[in-house]
Amino acid sequence: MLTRNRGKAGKATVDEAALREAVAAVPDPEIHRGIGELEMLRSVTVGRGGAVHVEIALTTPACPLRDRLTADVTSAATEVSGVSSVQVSFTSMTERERMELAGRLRGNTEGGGPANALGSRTAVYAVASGKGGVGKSSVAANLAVALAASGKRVGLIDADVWGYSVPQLFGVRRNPVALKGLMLPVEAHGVRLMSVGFFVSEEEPVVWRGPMLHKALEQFLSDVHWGELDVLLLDLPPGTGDITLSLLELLPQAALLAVTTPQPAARNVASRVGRMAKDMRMPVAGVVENMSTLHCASCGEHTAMFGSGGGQQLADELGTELLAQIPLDVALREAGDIGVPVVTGAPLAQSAAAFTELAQRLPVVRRSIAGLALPLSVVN
Ligand SMILES: Nc1ncnc2c1ncn2[C@@H]1O[C@H](COP(=O)(O)OP(=O)(O)OP(=O)(O)O)[C@@H](O)[C@H]1O
Repeated sequence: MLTRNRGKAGKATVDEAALREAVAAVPDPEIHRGIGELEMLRSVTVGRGGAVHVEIALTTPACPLRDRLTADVTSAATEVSGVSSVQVSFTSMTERERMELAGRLRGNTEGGGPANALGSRTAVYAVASGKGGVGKSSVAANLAVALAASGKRVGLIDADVWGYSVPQLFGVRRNPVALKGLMLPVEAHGVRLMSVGFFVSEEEPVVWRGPMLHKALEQFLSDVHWGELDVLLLDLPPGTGDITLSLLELLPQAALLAVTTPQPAARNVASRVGRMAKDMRMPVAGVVENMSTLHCASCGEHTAMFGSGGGQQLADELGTELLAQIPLDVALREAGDIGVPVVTGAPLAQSAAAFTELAQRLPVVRRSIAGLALPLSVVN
């Protein structure tokens, strides 16, 4: 309920400095800093009877997050005593302002280089599988959502350049906002996302060749304003191809999270990924076994559709833990099809519970990057 200050004449009075402060602190949903600090707040005026008008300059006129900003600003302003109503209007930043903002945001990443931009406290996990179709992207997406739901600031790079699926899994159908060469990740279900899929139409095959892809992925690290992240997940392409290797070179602090099905054949292929990690001196965070068993809700029986034991065997081989066994679950498949991760769309589903547990068990594995050459240049 609102409490209101009453002046001598019995009229509500609004502390304008407090109001401005409250509105200025509202974070831009994509940049995660206060709109005051970002110089997006044009004006805050108080009219008769505590009617407030706020004008905000957006980074781009077609800003997809107007509604969220309107709701957040309205809620922050209404908390201030004496405010009776809030009207929010928008204008756009000038080219010069956009340029200055991009410059300030770049200046805020320590050193500007890709690996440095992530900050030393960011835990980086490369989600990898030996072969396609084992559910690596579903695991990466739902683990990201579960980590975000536990209060962590999470980014997800869809580096599966030919088989990108993050836009579909998160139901995102828009391009990221670009600010003079600096892209803002798209936020969905609490996770900051970047995917090659945001830049190509679904019908278009991705025909980029190695060096271009390497460049694109390098840009996902250096030219994306990730802000502060606790965790960054990388959905790698299946196998151990050049892209995987060069990406891991870009992120020397990444730990491997290997995904396999219980099938012996899948485990054999997945162990190649383990060998790659060893060759690259990558730490291993653990193994996730996906499509473990199918549970029949009416008879209670568990069927091992793809056999059993593959996850544990792989974990033993890599000298690591089997962190989770995600069941075969129709709810997970359906969630992927409608673009709402199962962890948010059907939190009571068995697979959702398994992902939440995985997020809790995920160990922080760090490799010291001291003494390792970062193969990247500083971006001006
Ligand atoms: N545990 C599960 N239960 C039911 N369906 C699943 C499960 N895991 C994944 N799937 C489904 O299997 C298909 C493949 O999953 P996904 O795209 O995540 O695999 P992937 O390993 O990333 O494949 P690729 O490497 O080819 O991109 C999807 O349709 C997904 O919905």
